[in-house]
Amino acid sequence: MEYSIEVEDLVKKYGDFVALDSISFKVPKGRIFGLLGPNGAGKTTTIKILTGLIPPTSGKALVSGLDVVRQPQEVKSRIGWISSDVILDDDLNAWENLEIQGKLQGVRDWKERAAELLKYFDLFQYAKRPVGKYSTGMRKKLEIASALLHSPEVIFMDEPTIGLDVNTRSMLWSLIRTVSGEMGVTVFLTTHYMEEADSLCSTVAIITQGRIVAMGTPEELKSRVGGDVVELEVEEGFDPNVLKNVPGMVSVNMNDGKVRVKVNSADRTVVDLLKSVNFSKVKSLKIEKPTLDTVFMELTGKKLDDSEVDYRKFYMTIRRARRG
Ligand SMILES: Nc1ncnc2c1ncn2[C@@H]1O[C@H](COP(=O)(O)OP(=O)(O)OP(=O)(O)O)[C@@H](O)[C@H]1O
Repeated sequence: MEYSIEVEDLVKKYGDFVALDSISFKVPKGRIFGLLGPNGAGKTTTIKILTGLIPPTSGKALVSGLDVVRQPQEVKSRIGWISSDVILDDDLNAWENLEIQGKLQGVRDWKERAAELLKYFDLFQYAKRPVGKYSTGMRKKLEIASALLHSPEVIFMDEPTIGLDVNTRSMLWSLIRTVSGEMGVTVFLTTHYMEEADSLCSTVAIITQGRIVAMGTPEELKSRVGGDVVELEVEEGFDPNVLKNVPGMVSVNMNDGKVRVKVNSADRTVVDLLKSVNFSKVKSLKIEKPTLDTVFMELTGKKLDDSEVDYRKFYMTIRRARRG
């Protein structure tokens, strides 16, 4: 398999503080890889090393087959980077912003490429409008177009949907899928959002305190925490013991008129389960599948929720969007 990113035993220390503690992973070409973790986990540090902005303390990192320490300029020419630090000039229009980007990146045919991307992202008709007058969704599209101008092999996105409303977020998700699926660009993104990692990424690495504690497809990660739960709301007099011999059963607990049955796979077990109970005593049935939230909880003992969103970054994004 061909890999766009190969990281081996990467360590980053800031003084005595270990921000990255020997992380390793590989990202196959054309896939979407997500680094999921709370504030301070080491996500931005990883992106900064992979984009050649800061050196690692030790370990190896190749991007597009190039060593990020020995060939940082070549790496920069092969990658695009979208983060809250990358700023579009609000006083300029889309075309002028792309011209600057094209010249900075030394893209000779920038005009053709810019026109192609503006059309692709439905911005062509707004190309002469100052970017300060764009909606948040339009800005996001232009940021992606700008990062793709020099046809990079890999695009890095540091928390790309932070602070976005639900519609803009889902628009951006479908753009990210397009960038990977139709354009064949490898996407490396960091996120706080479980649903984002779950819905977009072919591989997710869960990072906390500088360590990768789990990695796999979202499905693999979810299946690690053990099966589904079938919850039955039952009438008085229901005997939970009748469930104990159902194939695929892991455990049965009854509390407050609710029986929680943990099974390997609800899809396979639910019919057998229903056959073994007295229907007249069952009021309702609910199936719960594990989520990446469950995985994070099991691995770290903590909940990764929105309260951990970095509001510094969030407000920076909002200020930028409002400027002009
Ligand atoms: N230049 C620096 N000097 C000292 N410590 C740093 C520096 N940059 C980052 N750190 C620390 O390293 C750890 C990892 O930071 P990093 O920014 O990589 O985390 P993150 O997962 O991206 O979190 P966030 O979502 O808050 O950006 C944090 O504890 C942070 O305080």
